[in-house]
Formats: sequence, C-alpha cells, structure tokens
Amino acid sequence: MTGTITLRGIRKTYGPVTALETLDLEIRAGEVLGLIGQNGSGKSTLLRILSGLALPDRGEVLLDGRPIVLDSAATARRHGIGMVHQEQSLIPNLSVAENIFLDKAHPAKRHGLCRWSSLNKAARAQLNKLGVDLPTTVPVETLRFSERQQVEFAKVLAIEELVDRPPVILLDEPTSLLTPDEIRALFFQINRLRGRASIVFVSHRLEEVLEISDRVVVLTDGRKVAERASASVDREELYEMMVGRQRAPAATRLRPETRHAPPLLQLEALTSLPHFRNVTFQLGRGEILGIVGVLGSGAEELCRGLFGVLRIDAGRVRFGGEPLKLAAPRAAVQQGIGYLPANRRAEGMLPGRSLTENAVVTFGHQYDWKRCVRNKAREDAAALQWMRRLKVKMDKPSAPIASLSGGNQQKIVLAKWLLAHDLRLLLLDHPSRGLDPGARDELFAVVREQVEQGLSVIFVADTISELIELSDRIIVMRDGEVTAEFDPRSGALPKEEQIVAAMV
Ligand SMILES: Nc1ncnc2c1ncn2[C@@H]1O[C@H](COP(=O)(O)OP(=O)(O)OP(=O)(O)O)[C@@H](O)[C@H]1O
Repeated sequence: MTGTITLRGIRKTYGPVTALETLDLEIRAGEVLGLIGQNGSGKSTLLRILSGLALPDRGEVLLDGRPIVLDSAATARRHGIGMVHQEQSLIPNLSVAENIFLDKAHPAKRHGLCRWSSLNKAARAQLNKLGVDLPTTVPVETLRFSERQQVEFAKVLAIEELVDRPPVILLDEPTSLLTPDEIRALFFQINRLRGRASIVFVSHRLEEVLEISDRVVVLTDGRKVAERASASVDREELYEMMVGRQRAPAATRLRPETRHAPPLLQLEALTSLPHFRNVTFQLGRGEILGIVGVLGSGAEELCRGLFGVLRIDAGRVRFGGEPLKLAAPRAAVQQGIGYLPANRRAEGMLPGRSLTENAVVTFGHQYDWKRCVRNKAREDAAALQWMRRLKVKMDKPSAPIASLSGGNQQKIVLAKWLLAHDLRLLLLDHPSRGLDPGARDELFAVVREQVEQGLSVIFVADTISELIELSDRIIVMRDGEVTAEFDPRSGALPKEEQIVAAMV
C-alpha cells in the first residue's frame, strides 16, 4: 500500500534546546502508531513538523520514498496529513458542517451560491466514516467536548478526499478530557479507520496506547530509544523504557486503621448554583480526600468554589475552626489555600514570564533589607529547589515558561503552590493531566510527603485507579450533589466497580 511517511535524520532545536535529534521514524500506511515519551521528549515537536507547523533544522520527510517539504498546515493537508488538535481549532459559532469544510473547497458552492442541503449531506458523509451521528446544522459551541472532538476528527478525515492514498491523522493526547465511555467511542472510531488511514496516537496513558496501537515508539530527549509491536510489550516494560527505571508498586492509602484527624475544613450544605448544592463534608488535617464524578458532576466546580472563584449562594464553611467567607482567590491564598486548576495553561500561569517568576508568585519577593534590594538569588534558589525535585526539563530558570513542553509547564504551576508560605489546603483539579507516568508518580510522592507534614488535600482524579492510589477517603459527586462516600475507616475498602456505579 502506498502512503508511507518516513522521517530521516530529523533535528529540531529551539535556541540552545534540542527538541529532536537525528530522528528516524516510519509511519506505515494504514497502521496505528503509538508515540510515547517523558514530558519534554519531543512528541509535540514531532507532530508540529508532520503537520507543517514547524520546519526541521536538518533531515528530510519522505512520502513513499520521495522527499516532501511540509512548510504549512495547508501543504501538509495537500499531502494527506492532518492533526486533531487537543485544544480544539473549531469556530464556535459556525455549524458542524461549516467547520468540517472550513479549510477545504466548499463541496456545495456552485455559481457563487451555497447549497446548504448539499453541504450538510457532505458533512454527514464525513461523520459517517467515523460512525458518528451528530446534527450537522447546529453551532459547534452547543456540543459537548467529546462531540466537538468528533467534529474535529471528521474535519481532518475530510482530507481523504484530497489524496488517493490513506491519510495520516495525528492525535495529540485525544483521551485526556474524555470519560471512559467516550474513550471507548473514540477507540471504536479509530478501529473503524484502521487499515484505511495511518494514525499517530500520542498519549501518556500507557494502557490505552497498548490497546489501540499496532506499534509503539518511545522518545527520550528527542531520540527514538525503542520501537516495539504492541503485542510484544506490556505496560511495565513501556514504563521502564520511558522513565528509565522500574515502577515501584503503587500502595493505596485507603486503610481501615487510618485514624480520624482533627478537621481543617468543614462544609455544611455548601451551594453554588447551578454547579453544586448541599455539599457537606469534613476534611481532616493531613488527609487526602479524593472526589470523583463524570463531567458536570460539580467536583471541579467545588474546587473553584473553595478557592473563591465561583459565587457561593448558600451554606457554611469553617476553616481551622473559624468561619470562612469564600470571597475571592486572594483571600483564599491569604488563608493558606492553593488551587491547581485543570486548565493550567489558561488559568495557572503567567505566559510571558520566566519559570522562576511563575514559581515564586506565591512565595513573594525576597528582599535584602541591609542593601535595600530585591534578593533575586534567594528567590531563584527556592524556585530551583522545587524545579529540580519535580525534574522540570528546561534550559535555564530565566527561560520563559511558554518555552517549556506542556507537562513541564504544569510542574511549574505545581511548584508555585509548593513554594507558598503556610499552605494548609491544596485543591488539585486533575493534577496528573498531561504528565508522563514517571512525573505523575513523582507528583504523587511529593503530595504524600507534604501531607505527612500536615497539608490537607482535595483531589479531583483523572482515573479511578489514580483516585484509589492517592486518597485516604473518597466521595462521589453526581449532578452537583454528593451521592456516595467511601470511608475505609468504617469497614470495607471500596472497589472500582462500586465507585463507577455511584458515579453514573
Ligand atoms: N517554542 C519553543 N521554544 C523553546 N523551546 C521549545 C519550544 N517548543 C518546544 N521546546 C522544547 O523542546 C523540547 C521538546 O518539547 P515538546 O513540547 O516537543 O515535548 P513533549 O514530548 O511534547 O512534552 P509533553 O509531554 O510535556 O507535552 C522541550 O525541552 C521544550 O522545552
């Protein structure tokens, strides 16, 4: 079959940073290729080169043995390569059909007139390829995230009409915002295309990569360090190839013998409409409370409410025994409450500032009072200590945060809270999203360590296995209310199936 893309000797640098180094890679026609690697190993850079968003400094890209130059997204599309962006590239107020054909010749324009029925029919045909049934006339802003992702997928797949060979579709962490059912639906769509399109599937979730890919390639520091048929490796081997060490067995904190800690946070019928209502629970000092729920359950909004981002309509809060008014983030920070938002890029960082400046935001400026100057060395040293501990891959601490890979940016946002003075409660909203499995284990170790020293944590988990791994106690939210609590101190340890049953 024709349509094989070959990368030969690809090198890409950003100033002093080498993102990819003499990379050789083949994307075979019709295969699903899994691409994994630690944060900063060069995965996004590789996708950017393939989708025409960045040019390599050296090396060549070949299509069926002939060199091609991918100097823009449009050129890449003409060669049959398209990317389903994680941060979706759809225009919110245009319809599904208009979005699908936005960057292509309009299939329904004749003599300057637009025949909407033909456009909608053509869009339905694209969605059908994925086995997806969505209304084509509604604006995409009215759709759920997973539905918008399906539109984006169909839009990219429409490049099939431009080429006479299997298109190459690049999926950048496509499952990170999907529920388990939506992931099954996406895998169904990918399986439908298997053999008809080549798919590059980038993810940090190793089980998913193994399940969906025919072959897995591991990148480390911009180099390909392993390439395996998925059937011939398991999760533990992939972890070791990627992180460079074996994974320590995950020990759960859910233990019947855990003692009740004195309460730090007491919520009584806390309500913020339409997000959550009548939320009542206590959180002990040095306790990790895991909260889980499907999208729209109110778990994420509860964190926002506790940080003073959402208006509270009713209910009472006591913090350290005193009544607390959840008025604004500034007041929350003064009380010793930190919040790691799920959308860290948009809400958690100062994009134009350096790593150190971002990290010391909560630590505050340090002054040398004798010389009446700011003691930058002290700020840098404090920031650097956490950057090293979290293994941030960077050029230098004064580099702009925007120059880091996505996962490394997240580590800086976390470092900001670890540097805060007198932090008493940390709200972690999907903290492992975007982190590689090694970095995730590192993060959990840091959280456990801080909790040993008295920090209390509310943790909205990405997956149930993660929830069971890190929490001392679990509550489940559904439609804005707490629907179940699993407290190992009252006897039986919760099972994954029980938690899922309470969620839906
Ligand atoms: N625009 C840029 N300016 C400077 N350095 C950059 C830029 N883009 C990427 N880099 C650097 O290139 C390296 C590879 O980054 P890349 O984003 O490709 O990694 P990644 O494997 O996708 O990471 P993650 O899993 O965290 O998303 C990193 O060290 C990163 O800091």
